Amino acid sequence: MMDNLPSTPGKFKVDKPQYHHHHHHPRQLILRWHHSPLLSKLVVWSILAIASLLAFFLLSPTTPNSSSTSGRRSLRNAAPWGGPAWEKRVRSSARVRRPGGISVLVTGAAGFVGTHVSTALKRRGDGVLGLDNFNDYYDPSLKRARQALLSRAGVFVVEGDVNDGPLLHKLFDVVPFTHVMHLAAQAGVRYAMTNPSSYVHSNVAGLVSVLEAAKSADPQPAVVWASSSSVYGLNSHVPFSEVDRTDRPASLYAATKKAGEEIAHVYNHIYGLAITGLRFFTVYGPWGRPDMAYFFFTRDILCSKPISIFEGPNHATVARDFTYIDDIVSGCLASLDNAGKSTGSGGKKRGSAPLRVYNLGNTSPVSVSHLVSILEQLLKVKAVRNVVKMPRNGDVQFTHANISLAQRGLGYHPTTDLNTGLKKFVRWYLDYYPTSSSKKGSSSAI
Ligand SMILES: O=C(O)[C@H]1O[C@H](OP(=O)(O)OP(=O)(O)OC[C@H]2O[C@@H](n3ccc(=O)[nH]c3=O)[C@H](O)[C@@H]2O)[C@H](O)[C@@H](O)[C@H]1O
Repeated sequence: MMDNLPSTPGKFKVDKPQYHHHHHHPRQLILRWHHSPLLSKLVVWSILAIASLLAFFLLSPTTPNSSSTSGRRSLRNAAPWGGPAWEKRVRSSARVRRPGGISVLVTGAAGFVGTHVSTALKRRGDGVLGLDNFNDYYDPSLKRARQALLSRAGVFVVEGDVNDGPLLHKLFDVVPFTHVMHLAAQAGVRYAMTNPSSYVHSNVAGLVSVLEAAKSADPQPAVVWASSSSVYGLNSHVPFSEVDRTDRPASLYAATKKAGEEIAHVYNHIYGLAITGLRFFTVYGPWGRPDMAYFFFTRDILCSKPISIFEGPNHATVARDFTYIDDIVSGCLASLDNAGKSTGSGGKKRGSAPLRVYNLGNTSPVSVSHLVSILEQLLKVKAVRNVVKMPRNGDVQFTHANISLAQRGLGYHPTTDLNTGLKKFVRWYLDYYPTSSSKKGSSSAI
């Protein structure tokens, strides 16, 4: 199955922008040289040579920020953007409909967290514009279903890649966003060993692309973005606090998120961008990601497929500080509301701006084996358990968030325990995949 995944999954490159640059027509240049035919011929040939070279590089599928895979895709699947009707949809979606409201560009809007955050913002009257490349890291039909949900809520999702600089600049031209909620990323800890370059492309290059657009925008927005609990890596000081070491990542995924935190420092320092990084702790819930354990355990338990439960050395328990999506959404909205102001404009810094990192966890780790027991109860099906040694592919043995900084700075108070949250997830799952409980052996639903 992994073989079908592109090297940079679904990085749909969008058509070249449809706005026009005003270049001098070559004839204007040639006319100046009309008295010297040899010189004018030379000039014509050089211009033609330069133009064809330029055309080659601009149209080549291997231009920077795209892979050959995404380049090939772009010719087939490119979603056109631009034009008056498109701009109108963008403006309308981003329009603030409450006094004092904010206007937010949400990247990864058709993703799990992106969908929930976007609808929550829209519900309270903020302007929201989504951006998503609908890549096929996991079933894109789930992303399309989330997009339909967003559309009903009045959120327009532009189909495009965060690495598409011209598209980002166009969006900032059309809408003076007050905030960017940057959630687009290559997620998943273990998949980083299968497809390392997709992590660099989305989590490093993609983040830089978003920050470049944000720093150039006038007014500059404040940026809130998704880091990860995985940055704590081999840290053994519990619960994990923002002051703990994060220089020993255990996966390339974690390393790219940590790199993102350093990159955030640069853009804050040079350009005065207000930036908040959120270290999410294993977020779960309705409309979740099928690549996460609680999700595929549910699918596999329902069709009596054996599941692997990891254990550490000497049968040590593997545990996660599972955090329910609604609590994460509250933390995201509070982060936007407390993001502070960027001080620069048009790429110039005018003063210092806030740079923050917060843990958003639940503060009560639960073992994977207990997670499975809860699922068994809720699904009324016994799991076929295989306890296996945790493979060395990036996982850490446990996570546990200290959330006192977020409590103080954001008023963040998670309220959902794993039992309550999984109940809501299972209810959604059975509703979304209605045949899954009756159709034995069918894993094709996902
Ligand atoms: O907090 C984060 O920042 C990250 O959270 C999430 O990573 P993880 O905490 O690793 O979640 P997830 O894969 O669901 O595994 C859960 C547990 O099941 C164990 N696990 C997993 C697979 C399996 O077959 N068996 C098993 O025991 C496994 O060892 C683990 O203990 C996001 O996916 C990631 O994108 C990132 O955002």
